[in-house]
Amino acid sequence: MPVVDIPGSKSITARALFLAAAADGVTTLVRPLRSDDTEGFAEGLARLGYRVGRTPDTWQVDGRPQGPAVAEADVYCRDGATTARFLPTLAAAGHGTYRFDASPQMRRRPLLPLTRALRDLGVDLRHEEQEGHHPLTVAAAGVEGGEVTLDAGQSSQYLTALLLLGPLTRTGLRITVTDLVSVPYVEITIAMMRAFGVEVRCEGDVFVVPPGGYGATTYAVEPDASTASYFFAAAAVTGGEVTVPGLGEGALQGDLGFVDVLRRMGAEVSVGAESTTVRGSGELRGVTVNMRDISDTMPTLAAVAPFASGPVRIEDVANTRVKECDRLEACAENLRRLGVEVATGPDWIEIQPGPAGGPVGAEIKSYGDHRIVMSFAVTGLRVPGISFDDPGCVRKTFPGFHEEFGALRARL
Ligand SMILES: O=C(O)C1=C[C@@H](OP(=O)(O)O)[C@@H](O)[C@H](O)C1
Ligand SMILES: C=C(OP(=O)(O)O)C(=O)O
Repeated sequence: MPVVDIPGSKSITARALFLAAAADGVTTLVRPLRSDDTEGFAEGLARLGYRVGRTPDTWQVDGRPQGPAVAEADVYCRDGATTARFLPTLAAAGHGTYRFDASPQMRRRPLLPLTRALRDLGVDLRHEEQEGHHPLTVAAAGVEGGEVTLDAGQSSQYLTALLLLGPLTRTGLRITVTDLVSVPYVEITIAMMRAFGVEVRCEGDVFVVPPGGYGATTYAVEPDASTASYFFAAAAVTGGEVTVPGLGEGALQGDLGFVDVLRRMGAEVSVGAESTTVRGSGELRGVTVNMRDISDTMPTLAAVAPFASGPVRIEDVANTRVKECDRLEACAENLRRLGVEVATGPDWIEIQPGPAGGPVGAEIKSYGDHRIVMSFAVTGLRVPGISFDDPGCVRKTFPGFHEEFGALRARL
């Protein structure tokens, strides 16, 4: 029975780094994710003058409630949207001039609703080239706080950034949200703020964050539930069994809910106190599923859909078009390369069962998107001849993916 150790959660590591940097005292992160996104986040903090000490299994951050230690900095956020959206928000609470740039892929991704909200709170934030995109400069002079309205219908990360900022303002924040996707990520933020001593109050669409700052702590990072989806899916399509320790009933991450989709399709799933196990039953049924809450696992489901006995329709995932690539079209194009019939709409994708004789091997176009590669690696468990134009882009969240997945394949 393969037991797979999944690396730490990207989302939890990014939040823990922000909270640790903002807290009063020294925070220790236990088993943080070591990948391009989180190393980019840590490097960004170092550029802003925070001390980040790293050993393979623990990272230590000296918190600075007063903000960055340097008056000027140039920060490169790589491909990471958490870095590119959370760090300018952290910097806004300090005093100095901070410039943030990002990779071409991340430069294309939006952040205008967050920019607008920060400006409404009095932050002097300028985009250098295109309004609502990197590069940008924050001329920071602390944030007073107050009321602000936010549209987080494109990304919950805008709301997370403002929630994290709240305790660093002088009077706290009252955030009214007009639309919101990826709600479980906001729940992760609120739970982690609590671990650093701050209680957010939710009154319907209004989030109330008190001032007063964060306290340092020791924080253990859960395994990444989105990454685990490839390993659970592997069990479902091969009829094998995979257990992931560290992700059980109390897990913070909504993406663990992907196993419920596999269960609906026919896999046997057991979520225990400390671990989750998926066993393929030899049967996969078609399904219609709303993935608004767990859209990072949309490509995982799309990539296993051709093995289902009926159509798989995934709905309410418009914002997957503004991720590392347009994921709806990237999934559709790659499925068509395998001979699978697919249709897409503004916020949905529908995939027909594989062609008679099964999908055919082809080169997968990665679009520099780690999730496209990891998802179609699952398809490759049953379809010979699948290759990738850019296998290395998995470094964003899981540099060792191909080795680990290869090892699992041999054991299934
Ligand atoms: O807050 C976070 O850590 C994340 C939120 C989600 O983004 P959206 O809110 O943009 O859907 C998710 O897709 C991303 O991988 C990580
Ligand atoms: C969308 C993703 O990443 P981010 O938005 O954090 O760059 C992802 O990891 O699938």
